[in-house]
Amino acid sequence: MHDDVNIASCELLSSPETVRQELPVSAVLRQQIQQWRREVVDIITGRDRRLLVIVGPCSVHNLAGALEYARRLRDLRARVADRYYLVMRAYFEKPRTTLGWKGLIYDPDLNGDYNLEKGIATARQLLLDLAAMGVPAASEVLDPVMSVYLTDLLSWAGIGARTTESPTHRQLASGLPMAVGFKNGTDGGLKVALDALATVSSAHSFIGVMRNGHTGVFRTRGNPYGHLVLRGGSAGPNYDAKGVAQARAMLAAAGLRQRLVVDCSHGNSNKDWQRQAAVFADVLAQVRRGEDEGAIAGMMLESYLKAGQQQVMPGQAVAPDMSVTDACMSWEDTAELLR
Ligand SMILES: O=C[C@H](O)[C@H](O)COP(=O)(O)O
Ligand SMILES: C=C(OP(=O)(O)O)C(=O)O
Repeated sequence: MHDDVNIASCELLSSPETVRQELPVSAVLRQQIQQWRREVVDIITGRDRRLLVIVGPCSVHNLAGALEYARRLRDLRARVADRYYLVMRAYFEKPRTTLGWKGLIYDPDLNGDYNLEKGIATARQLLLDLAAMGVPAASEVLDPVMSVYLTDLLSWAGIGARTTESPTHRQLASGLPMAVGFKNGTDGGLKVALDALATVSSAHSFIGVMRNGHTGVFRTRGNPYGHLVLRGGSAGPNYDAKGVAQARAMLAAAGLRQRLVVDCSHGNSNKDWQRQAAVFADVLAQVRRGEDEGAIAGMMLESYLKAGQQQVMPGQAVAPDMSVTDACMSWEDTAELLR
């Protein structure tokens, strides 16, 4: 059997530099994003005691829908700025448990064509639009190559439950210029995330793709702003006071940052969007009672224009305003919760 027996085809993709030149970030927006990153870091380190709220759709699948959501979020952001620091989830790569739509970058037309060239440009344009609107963006960094195309536009980055244990992602995060949240494992285990946090602050040397598309040896300085994201898991939720206290104790014993973010969705809501508000309220109550002893830096919500989730069926139209991956809470419920 020849080496490429399982490769059906391979085509050239524009380099990150080419895409960045075609969709450039202005000096003004670059400074704005750097400022947002500093503000997020201030919350993660506890200098700013407002709560970071990473809120938005499970995945972006429709540009008009995402922009409409961003417009509403921008207005809400200003209204709640004394208590909350809102950052929009702009997730373009979905780490599926098995199979399923992999996100806008992979399949922007949701039809199985996998037009990645279009997907990358669409995602980058949306991130530029969000920045221009005054909305900081958060995303999961999934494919290390993809990160070179987009991470200059992110204010917070997440490493997901399925990749927190991956050495590739840990070393990648060690070179990222923003605070990076590591989710606990899908089984609810914290150990993988604690190991990740012990790793990400160190310098690493590894192979990656440079902006010009060539491979290169990257030597990082280490990222001092790694933090834990509690997302529950198959063993049950971990957002409650007991879960937070256990996480804090483990972080303290390992000499790691105790400030953490609680994801109100995923394993913490058993993927039931209707439970997210109650999870958020519980976490907020912990903060207000001071039970967390200052450990809770923020929350994550999966929220979109309309509540629920729709299936992507070949040949069938997809609504622009409802999630195509995890079920989300509606805009109205989100706004009410945060107000
Ligand atoms: O947030 C997104 C999903 O929970 C994640 O991609 C896994 O989804 P799946 O179990 O439906 O594949
Ligand atoms: C995939 C996600 O979460 P998790 O890694 O916790 O499953 C997500 O936040 O989109």
